Amino acid sequence: MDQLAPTPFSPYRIFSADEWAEFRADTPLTLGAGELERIRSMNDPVDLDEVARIYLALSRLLSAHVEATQVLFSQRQRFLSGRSAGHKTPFVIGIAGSVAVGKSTTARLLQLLLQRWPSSPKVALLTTDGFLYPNAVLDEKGLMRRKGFPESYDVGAILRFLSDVKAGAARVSAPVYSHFYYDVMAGERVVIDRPDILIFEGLNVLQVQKMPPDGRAVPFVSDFFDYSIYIDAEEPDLYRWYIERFMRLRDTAFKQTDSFFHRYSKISDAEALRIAEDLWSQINAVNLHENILPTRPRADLILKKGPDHLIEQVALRKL
Ligand SMILES: Nc1ncnc2c1ncn2[C@@H]1O[C@H](COP(=O)(O)OP(=O)(O)O)[C@@H](O)[C@H]1O
Ligand SMILES: CC(C)(COP(=O)(O)O)[C@@H](O)C(=O)NCCC(=O)O
Repeated sequence: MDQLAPTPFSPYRIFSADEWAEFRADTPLTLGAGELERIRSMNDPVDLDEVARIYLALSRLLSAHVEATQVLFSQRQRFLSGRSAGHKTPFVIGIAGSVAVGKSTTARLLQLLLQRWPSSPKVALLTTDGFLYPNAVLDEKGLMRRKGFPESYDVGAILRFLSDVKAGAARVSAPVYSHFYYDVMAGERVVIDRPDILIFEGLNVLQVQKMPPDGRAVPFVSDFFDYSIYIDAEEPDLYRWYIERFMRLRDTAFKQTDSFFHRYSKISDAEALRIAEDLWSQINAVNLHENILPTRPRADLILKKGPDHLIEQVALRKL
């Protein structure tokens, strides 16, 4: 797809990055270069200018949604129990987009910015890859080359997790995935303990489940979201970012002997390139077309990146 194009019936209002930057208003830039450096993924050039241009306005918008939801919650509590009681439920933000689009950096950046707002000091972040089936299960089901496709996730476990979090439960735990080991970490769990905001990031978060043959309604992961963001980029850019990252990982993570991809640090550049191209074109690009891009119109906000990874356009849902 080219630039996000406004059409007469589009549910989105589209802003250039400069137009969008004006919504920052008086939101101060309190993030330091060191902090940004720590959360930036390899190959993602996000800098403080980009934070000021795009992310401060976004954190202001999200914080307004959080505050409005909190007011609504306490009003509703008064109706339900005659007094203000019960646990405030976390505001859940879903972040979707292709492999290698930079979801992790955006999610970590929003976490840092949102926790500076007085209404949301506690912001938790979780990625959906923990809910992938372990390699042993994927292998048994013949799904090792379908990692990231809907059938490779335990969607029931995602729904149970989000339902507990949204019900205001304390200490809800989730499994953990390691890109380094390319597998779910047996016995490792991360605990989410009643945050003000939960950022839930993964390529599958806006996907809908197939209706069972008996016509029963099935819940979607996004039923638990208060706000959703899709990070978008042109496919040739995604491809290039994926390949560049893979080639750089050969000089870093893959060099360690216990990395799942260690063998790829020892082969020739040409052979490594062939493998990265295969992973992209046979798995990630197919998943992008079949299962990720079709969910873009479900997002409340779309961040469209240009070839340099910087955001060029913002589409905000108006209806
Ligand atoms: N094989 C790998 N080894 C180590 N880290 C990786 C590997 N593949 C991806 N990563 C890191 O994992 C994170 C998630 O990557 P990915 O799932 O492609 O999503 P995104 O690029 O949208 O954040 C990124 O920070 C990336 O740098
Ligand atoms: C684990 C992933 C499905 C990504 O999930 P994400 O964190 O982007 O939601 C992906 O990184 C992956 O492993 N894809 C399979 C092909 C490959 O090795 O790139």
